[in-house]
Amino acid sequence: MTHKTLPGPARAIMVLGTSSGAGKSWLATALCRHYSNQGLKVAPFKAQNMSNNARVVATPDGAGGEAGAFGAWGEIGSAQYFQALAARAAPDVRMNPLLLKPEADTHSQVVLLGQVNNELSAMPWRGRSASVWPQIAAALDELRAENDVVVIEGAGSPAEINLHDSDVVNMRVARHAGARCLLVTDIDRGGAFAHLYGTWALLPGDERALIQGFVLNKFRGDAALLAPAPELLQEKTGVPVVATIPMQWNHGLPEEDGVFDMATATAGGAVHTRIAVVAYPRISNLDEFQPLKNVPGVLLTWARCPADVEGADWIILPGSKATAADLAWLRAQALDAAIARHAARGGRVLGICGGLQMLGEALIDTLGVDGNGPGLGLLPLVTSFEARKTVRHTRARFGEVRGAWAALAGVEVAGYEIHHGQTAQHPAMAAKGDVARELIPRLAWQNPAGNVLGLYLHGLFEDAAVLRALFGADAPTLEQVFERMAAGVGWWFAPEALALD
Ligand SMILES: NC(=O)CC[C@H](N)C(=O)O
Repeated sequence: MTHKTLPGPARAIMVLGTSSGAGKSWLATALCRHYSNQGLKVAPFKAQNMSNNARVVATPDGAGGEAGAFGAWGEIGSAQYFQALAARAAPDVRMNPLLLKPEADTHSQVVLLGQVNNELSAMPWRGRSASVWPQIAAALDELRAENDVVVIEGAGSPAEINLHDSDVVNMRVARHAGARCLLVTDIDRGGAFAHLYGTWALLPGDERALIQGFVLNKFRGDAALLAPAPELLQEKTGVPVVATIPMQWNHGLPEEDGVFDMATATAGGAVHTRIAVVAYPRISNLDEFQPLKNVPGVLLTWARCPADVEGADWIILPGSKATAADLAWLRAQALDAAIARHAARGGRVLGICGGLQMLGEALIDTLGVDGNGPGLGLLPLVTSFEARKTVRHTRARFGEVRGAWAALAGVEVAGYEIHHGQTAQHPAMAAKGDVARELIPRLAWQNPAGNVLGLYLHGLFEDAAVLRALFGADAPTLEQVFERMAAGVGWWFAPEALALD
């Protein structure tokens, strides 16, 4: 690992956006690798995420601690996890101190410094932000003390003037760190210059002064046609356009919200495996499927109705932040019958975490954690929800796997777990001999026919051994993706825009 080389607290570079989806996460990730390639010690930071795409990382005290020791692990948003990998840093909970995981339209589970916090989950929005600022600032200060550069990502737009007073994620962070800010906009949508100018104009003077460059992202066409807009914008604001980044359809990095573009869902080659991933409203950890999108011959699609699973070779039920509610949604779409037909024909079904729980007989929730309900009945299992959340890295080996998933037999996998539910054989069914084959103790099961597989481990397809076993193929690694991004930074940015003083 790199050692700190610059004196004093880290230089702070912040990526702000004129809207969600402008490309902040992508650019922050690229900058993490760009500065790391200069031999600098780099850490990512985003004060607050709202996402059900979470990763399991070390807590500062538990950093380097024993895998599986309860309390040594915590959750952060996936984007900062990938940015840490790009920065060649060990991801830890301080990189995203506040994570809001939506469970319903008006309710989120609040995760502070990696751990679920029930008091904050029950608090109204405005009071909450005031109360968490000290922890956010402390996390940022620690990262600045330990690193040469902290690459900070903002959220949404910094010009939400209705939220300015309760801001803990955009300009308050920028002011606290004295960050050099880049404001990025999605030019493909149109209105980019108005977005840049309007965002800048709505900020108070001291905050405007922190904006040092505008970035035009997702540009298609002839760059010469942009003139004289960048010059006119600079006349009005004093801020130069420091980069124009072309549209990249298949950049290889999981999308922040995990929803991939179906138009680019195959890496090429004749399609041999069609995989439909059921996209329920509270789908979680779906960025774990990105590597499948990169396997030649695999076509990955989202399924929201029975027609979407027609002709699929595999149906995947992914993780869910609200298993019972998402299962009710799935039934309302008549997907339950479509999945049952597919399974009865011998088609492959894979349930991960919340998806595994749905495949069982029943969901039991005596504590009001998730919800009750009958399962899909494809595995004779029962899930009970506990107040305590299991959050850990896990390495395990598949036992004897039969049938359609037999290629996984004996394969060792590294993954991560994030769940309240605990799953076991249905006692009365087991007494009559109806048992699921347990492939990894308490973590993975299959039906006797072998085509229905459920497991608690996320991250299966990020494991090269699993891809090789299932497809005989390797997908491009994240390392290649990060290097391509850093090379892009070298081409598209005016070098002085990223120089550190
Ligand atoms: N990651 C998941 O899919 C979680 C499933 C379920 N909501 C639980 O907490 O047990």
